[in-house]
Amino acid sequence: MTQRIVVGAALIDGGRLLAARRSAPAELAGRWELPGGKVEAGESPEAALVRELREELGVTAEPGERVAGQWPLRPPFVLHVWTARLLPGSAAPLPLEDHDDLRWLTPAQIWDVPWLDQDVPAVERALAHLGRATGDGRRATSGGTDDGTGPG
Ligand SMILES: Nc1nc2c([nH]c(=O)n2[C@H]2C[C@H](O)[C@@H](COP(=O)(O)OP(=O)(O)OP(=O)(O)O)O2)c(=O)[nH]1
Repeated sequence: MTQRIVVGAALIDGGRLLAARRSAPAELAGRWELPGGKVEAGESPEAALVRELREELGVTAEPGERVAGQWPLRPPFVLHVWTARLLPGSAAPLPLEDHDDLRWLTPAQIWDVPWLDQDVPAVERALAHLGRATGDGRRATSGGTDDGTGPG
């Protein structure tokens, strides 16, 4: 069977990772995941990531680096993860679709939510990017009056 890629975003802002609680389907509802979704035919994973984040969270984001690895989901799906960041001027994320709660988690809080089992190894890998993306927890880029805490 041909694998189909589900892209997950390790959306990082101010040294925190965004976790999203699924509202459907019933067997996944209440568990936490990386926002994202299925890559459509003819679409790049990065484009799918940007599209899904816009649809699900109402944000304008850009993909960063691929988080090494791939994690099997219900066949034929396989999870690939990219870091992502909010572009300046983006709205703060809202649970518009597929989710009923969002949380920005510091590294110390990362295991405070019940992630989907299949996401745990991906989140472990994404954690390594948290410090890297934002240095000491402030934005790597200078943002004028931006105090580095970002939305949320
Ligand atoms: N987005 C996302 N989906 C995940 C993760 N872990 C995991 O098992 N999944 C599963 C849930 C779904 O069965 C599938 C992704 O489907 P989705 O419902 O998010 O994708 P989509 O927005 O493209 O959905 P649709 O067009 O089929 O309605 O992968 C994860 O971290 N992020």
